[in-house]
Amino acid sequence: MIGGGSWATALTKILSENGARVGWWMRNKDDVQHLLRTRHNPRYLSSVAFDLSRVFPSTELKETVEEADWLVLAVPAAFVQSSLDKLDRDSLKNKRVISAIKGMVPGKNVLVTDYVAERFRLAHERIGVVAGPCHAEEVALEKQSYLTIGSPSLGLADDFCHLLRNRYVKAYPMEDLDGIEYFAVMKNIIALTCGIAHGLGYGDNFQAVLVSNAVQEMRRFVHAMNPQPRDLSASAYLGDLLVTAYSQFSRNRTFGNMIGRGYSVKSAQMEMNMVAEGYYAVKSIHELNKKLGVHMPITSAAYHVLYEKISPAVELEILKEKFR
Ligand SMILES: NC(=O)C1=CN([C@@H]2O[C@H](COP(=O)(O)OP(=O)(O)OC[C@H]3O[C@@H](n4cnc5c(N)ncnc54)[C@H](OP(=O)(O)O)[C@@H]3O)[C@@H](O)[C@H]2O)C=CC1
Ligand SMILES: O=C(CO)COP(=O)(O)O
Repeated sequence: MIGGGSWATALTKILSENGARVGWWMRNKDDVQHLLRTRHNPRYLSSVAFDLSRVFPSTELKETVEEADWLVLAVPAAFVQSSLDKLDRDSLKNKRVISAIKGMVPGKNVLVTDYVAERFRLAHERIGVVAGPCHAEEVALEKQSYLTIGSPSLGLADDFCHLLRNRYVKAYPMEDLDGIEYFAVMKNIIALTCGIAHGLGYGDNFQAVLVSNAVQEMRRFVHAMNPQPRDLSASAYLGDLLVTAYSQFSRNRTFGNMIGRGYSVKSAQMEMNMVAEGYYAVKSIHELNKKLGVHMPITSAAYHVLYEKISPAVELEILKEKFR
């Protein structure tokens, strides 16, 4: 497991309690020491107690990776390059890689799975993604959750589903990789915009229309990037959009809400202590769309607010005229 935040903590809980031995890399020495001393990750899902006969926290990336059959990436997308930069190009040979990241590599504007495939010369058949509506906080509370593993290799997806399934987690394989990943990137932008609207005082009536229009925007973009038939009402797509747009636990919605209430980007980021992927995703998708020219009013509005300092109230006034 690569990453020490909420999602890495939740996935380590699921996998280790199912009997897997999990080498767990995180960047912070103090957090590793705390885990080894107390069995708890001090700053994320700190109520979860780990069985240290199956969970092996470490700051040594190479050793952790060397010993693993599977590599699960769970750092925010902005840190995926720096987190993996000590690894040689061949170090993931013979491993299977799962990205639990819902973001794109900033600057490069590529999907995390494409970045990993290129950087480590891995076939996409050795790579999968974790998708579906699932907040780490609810995993800690053992609330019933559903995950989808997307991969061009249904065998790989199915094998990882087996590692995840337990009393409160159901997991299903799916063949779509790019579509799931693009959709997960975009739903963060939509949830962030829902937060902005809420922060400005818009109500549930407006949010329902925003989300409905968002589905159309996402369908247009995902189809332009990767045209193939897919049922966007599946929980890996629509479910993830809904949970992120409506949940009290959503980082993206919380961040947007602060922006709507008048916080600057910097102050909202400082107050959150967690990462809202949507902030970075807006820039990546906006830049990618310069070539595609897909009609994306919600993403454009979010870009104007977050990167061009246009007032959220003004942008939402313009946006609301575009909805039906
Ligand atoms: N949380 C959730 O419920 C879910 C999250 N995801 C996805 O999982 C991924 C990880 O997010 P999540 O676990 O929520 O993250 P969190 O917001 O919980 O934690 C942030 C993480 O980022 C690390 N970090 C912050 N700054 C840096 C830096 N400069 N360099 C390296 N690492 C840094 C933090 O490390 P440190 O503590 O040392 O600062 C911490 O591990 C995201 O792509 C997210 O979309 C997907 C599904 C559910
Ligand atoms: O992807 C998620 C839930 O499925 C997490 O979303 P947030 O990062 O907005 O909390």
